[in-house]
Amino acid sequence: MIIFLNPVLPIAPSSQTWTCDIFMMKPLFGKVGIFGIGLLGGSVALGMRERFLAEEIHAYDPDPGALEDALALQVVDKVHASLGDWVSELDLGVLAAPVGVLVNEGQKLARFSGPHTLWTDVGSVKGPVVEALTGVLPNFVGSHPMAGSEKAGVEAAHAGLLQNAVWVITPHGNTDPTALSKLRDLVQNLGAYPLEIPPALHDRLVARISHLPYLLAVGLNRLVAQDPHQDLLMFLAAGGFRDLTRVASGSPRMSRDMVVANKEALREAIEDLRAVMLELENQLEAPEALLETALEAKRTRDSLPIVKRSLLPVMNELVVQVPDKPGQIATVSTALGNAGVNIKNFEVLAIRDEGGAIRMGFATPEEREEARQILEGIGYKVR
Ligand SMILES: NC(=O)C1=CN([C@@H]2O[C@H](COP(=O)(O)OP(=O)(O)OC[C@H]3O[C@@H](n4cnc5c(N)ncnc54)[C@H](O)[C@@H]3O)[C@@H](O)[C@H]2O)C=CC1
Ligand SMILES: O=C(O)C(=O)Cc1ccc(O)cc1
Repeated sequence: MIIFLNPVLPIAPSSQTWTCDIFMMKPLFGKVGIFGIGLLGGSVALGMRERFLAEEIHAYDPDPGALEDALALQVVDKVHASLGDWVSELDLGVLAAPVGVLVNEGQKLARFSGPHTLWTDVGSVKGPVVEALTGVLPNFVGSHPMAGSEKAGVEAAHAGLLQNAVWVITPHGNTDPTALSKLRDLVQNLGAYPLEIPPALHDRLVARISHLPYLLAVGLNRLVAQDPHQDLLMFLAAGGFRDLTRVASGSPRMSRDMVVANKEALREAIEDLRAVMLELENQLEAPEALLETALEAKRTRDSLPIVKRSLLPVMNELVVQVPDKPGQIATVSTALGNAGVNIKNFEVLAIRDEGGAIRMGFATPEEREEARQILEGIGYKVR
C-alpha cells in the first residue's frame, strides 16, 4: 500500500488573519540528536533549526572535524564525541551515518536510549535496517529522503535540500502507529512529502531509480578512464555525458555502501538492464523499432514530475528571529522598504515560546546582504 500525503508547510495565514497566537506554539521536539553530521544529518538539523522544530539540537560523529564544522557553522547547539547518558534525554534521534554502519550504530544506541525517544534513519537502503532496528531501538521508524547532491559533509548541508523532496517512510508490521504519525509530522513540517512504502518495495524501486543509475555513471566513467584516448574523450564530453554521470561525483564511500547494501535488488535491476541493452543492440539493425523505443523513452522522461525545490533560490533567503511583541512584521518590512530593498517572498515560520521567525526571499544575493545589514543594524538576529 502506498500512501501519499500532502505536506503541511508552516506558512503563515494571510496578513488579515495572522495573529501573535502562533508565537505561543511549542516546537515539535525538545532535544534532538543527529548521529552522523554530514550532508543529510546537517540538512535535517538546519531544516529543524530554520523552522524552529527543536529546542536544542545535539550531534554525534566519530569524525572530530565534522563536529567542529557543525558547531562553527551553527548547524547544531551541542556536539558529542561519544555516546552516553545524554542520548537518554532525546525526544528525537536521527541516524544519518553511512548505510554500512546504521545497524551497528542503532544497536549501540539502543543501550543508551530512553523509552520515549522517536528514532528514525535517513539511509538509502531500508530492508536490513528496518528489520534489525524495529523493536530494538524504541519507537523506530525507517525513512529515506529522496534528496541529495554530489557533495558530502556538513559544509554542503542546507535546509533547502529537503524542501519539497519526497521523503519515503517505511513502516514495518511492528511499527508503533504513534511513532509513525510523529515522523509524518516531522517530515511535513520540514516541508517534504511523506510517502509510505514497505521496506522491500522501497529497496526494489530505489535499485532502479537511484542505485542502477549510480552504477551506470560509474561504468560510463570507467569506459573513459580505460580508453587509450582518455584525454581526447575528456575534451569531447558534452552536456549528455555530464548530465548522465553527475552522480559519480558524489561521495564514493557513501555510494559504495549504498549499492552493496542493496545488492539483491540491484542484481535484478542489472539483469533487466542487460536484457534491455541487448534489445537496443539488436534494434540497431531495426531502425523503426528503435524509433518506437526512443519515442517511449522520450515520453517517459518528459513526464517525470517537475520538483519545485523552493520558492526562491535558497541562497537568497534570510531568516530573522523576532520577539513575541506587536508590530514586528511592520518594523522589519518598513526598515527594508525605507532602504528600497524589495522583499520577493515573505513567510512566517514555526514558532517557539520566546518568539518567532520570518523567512524572506530576495531577488539577488546583494539585496539579501543589504537586508541582513539593515536588520542587524536595528538589533535583529539574522541567519
Ligand atoms: N548523499 C545523498 O545524496 C543521500 C544520502 N542518504 C543517506 O544518508 C546517510 C548519510 O549520507 P551523507 O550525509 O550523504 O554522508 P556524509 O558523508 O556527508 O555524512 C556522513 C557522516 O556520518 C559520519 N559517520 C561515519 N561513521 C559513523 C558512525 N559509526 N556513527 C555516526 N556517524 C558516523 C561521518 O563522519 C560523516 O560525518 C547515508 O546513510 C546515505 O545513504 C540519503 C539520501 C541522499
Ligand atoms: O544527486 C542526486 O540526484 C541523487 O539522486 C542523490 C541521492 C543519493 C542517494 C540517495 O539515497 C538519494 C538521492
